[in-house]
Amino acid sequence: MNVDFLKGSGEMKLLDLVNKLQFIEGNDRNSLLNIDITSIEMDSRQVEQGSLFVCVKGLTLDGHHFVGEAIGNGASAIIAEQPVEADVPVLLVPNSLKALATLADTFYGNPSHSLNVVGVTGTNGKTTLTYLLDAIFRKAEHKTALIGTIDMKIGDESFPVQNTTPNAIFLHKNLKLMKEKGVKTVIMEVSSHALKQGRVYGVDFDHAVFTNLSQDHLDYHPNMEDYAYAKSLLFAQLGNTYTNQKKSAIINIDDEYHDVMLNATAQPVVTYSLEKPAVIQAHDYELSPSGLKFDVYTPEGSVNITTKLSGKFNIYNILAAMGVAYRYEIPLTTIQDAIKELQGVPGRFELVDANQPFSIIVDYAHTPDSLENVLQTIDELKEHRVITVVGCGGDRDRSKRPKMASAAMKYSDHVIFTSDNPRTEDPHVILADMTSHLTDDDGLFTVIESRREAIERAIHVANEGDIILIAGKGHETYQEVNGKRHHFDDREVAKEMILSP
Ligand SMILES: CC(=O)N[C@H]1[C@@H](OP(=O)(O)OP(=O)(O)OC[C@H]2O[C@@H](n3ccc(=O)[nH]c3=O)[C@H](O)[C@@H]2O)O[C@H](CO)[C@@H](O)[C@@H]1O[C@H](C)C(=O)N[C@@H](C)C(=O)N[C@H](CCC(=O)O)C(=O)O
Ligand SMILES: Nc1ncnc2c1ncn2[C@@H]1O[C@H](COP(=O)(O)OP(=O)(O)OP(=O)(O)O)[C@@H](O)[C@H]1O
Ligand SMILES: N[C@H](CCC[C@H](N)C(=O)O)C(=O)O
Ligand SMILES: [Mg+2]
Repeated sequence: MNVDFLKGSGEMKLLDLVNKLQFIEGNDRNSLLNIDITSIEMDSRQVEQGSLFVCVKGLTLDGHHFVGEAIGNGASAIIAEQPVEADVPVLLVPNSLKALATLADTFYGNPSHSLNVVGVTGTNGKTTLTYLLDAIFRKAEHKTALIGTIDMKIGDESFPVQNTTPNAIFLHKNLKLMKEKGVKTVIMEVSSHALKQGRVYGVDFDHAVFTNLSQDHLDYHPNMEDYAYAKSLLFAQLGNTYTNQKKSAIINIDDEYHDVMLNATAQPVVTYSLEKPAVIQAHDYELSPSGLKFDVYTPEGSVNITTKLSGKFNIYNILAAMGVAYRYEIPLTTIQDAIKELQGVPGRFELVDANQPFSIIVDYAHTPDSLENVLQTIDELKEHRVITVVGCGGDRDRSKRPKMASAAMKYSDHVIFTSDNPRTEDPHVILADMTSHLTDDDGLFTVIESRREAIERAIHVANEGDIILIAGKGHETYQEVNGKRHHFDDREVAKEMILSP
């Protein structure tokens, strides 16, 4: 992986850098005057001569234990939450994750203040919505950048990402790069993990979008309330800004958690809905194998939308995109054309075509709600049988496993349960969590641990006209087993199995 683009930029005096921080105690400020800082790091392994090392207490490790290594690698100063032994200045702060974000923002020159930044949060639909917004903004001739699950894009260049929402150092460094490259609008997915870990603290969002909330990540969040609260931090953050641009929260009022987001913000709200009166409201939708058609009423007039995206849930993603575009005063015809021309989103309802007599759909549904949604869509379109291949990721919310299995069983004629990314878990345990509540009365299912063999079996049993759904991994090009990522791409495997069975 080429990581040159991650390297630091410029230098700053420590005192100028830490001026915005609230210290508990530490060195006298004057003693910091002449220390040059060349980069900010939260990982001792990335520290170089002149770095400022910020100790972060993580979920598995504690950065405070790596101070020695950081100094060995050249750290000039340390930011910590508790006293550490060091022969360089140590500054104690109440919350080092927040301090890290403030420092990164300052070090990189507050890039978000002079960019349009749109943050998208919610359980499902974030990546899809960022692609829709990218298409609309490009049509309106904004140079865009995307940060999300699939990759980071700056204009047409793509960069690899480790997380859906990156840590604060990566984020502010790249916002600066985006600014230098002439980007006008940045569209980013904001995960609940990121919000809870302060990864986006200090980002000056112009607009924040809420898609929906349903069960996921209950390994990380103790309950749905905590999960919703984490999402609401994006809306609370909308007010803490430095610029006078008009801000807004774009909120799906059909979702039962919409109030949590509404109540968190002091900014104007643009509501969208398919069921209730709203600022952006859809009517009269038609689903067909080639996509969707519906009307949308907006304060600028009504418009007919045609899209290749399938499924009722994509109406919501489009309404959300229209809510943002409305705030940027993008003409309705531009929005309409951009949505019509968007070919699809990688790994989301993506068709695999190798001239086979049945359909294969690869989709990233990895929550009970998204799986149910995608299967309902297939159910509305199907004439023949539906065969679903699905697994659940390891080291993730255990309680969603039986629910995903039940959703698969409810809408499929045959389900093949298999592995997703087992990570550090035993795949057989994950499969047992998924299937132990099922009986033969629930329908036809098979358990095949190897994902390749499961896809092979689905193709083997499919008849002309059937639909195979391969769910859970979408665009992913790897399978993670015991901390190692092996190349694996559902789309490639399915094609291979058809072309050379
Ligand atoms: C569970 C989780 O969110 N973990 C994130 C967290 O890491 P962590 O708290 O586990 O870190 P740690 O390993 O305990 O280390 C603590 C500190 O010690 C430092 N350290 C560690 C080792 C060393 O030798 N030296 C050193 O300095 C580390 O750099 C870190 O600062 O902070 C890291 C930096 O921001 C993240 O990269 C990491 O994401 C991991 C890879 C992850 O898998 N996260 C997933 C769950 C996640 O965040 N997903 C969401 C999307 C979910 C969705 O799509 O719905 C996302 O935004 O990606
Ligand atoms: N608005 C929606 N409501 C419910 N399900 C959706 C919606 N949009 C997409 N989906 C389903 O969820 C899956 C994931 O969609 P997408 O990647 O856009 O969501 P995401 O929020 O980015 O997910 P992640 O949290 O993993 O980044 C899709 O493949 C589709 O099955
Ligand atoms: N961003 C999500 C993606 C899950 C995708 C699925 N393939 C899995 O591995 O569970 C997560 O890290 O929980
Ligand atoms: Mg995503």
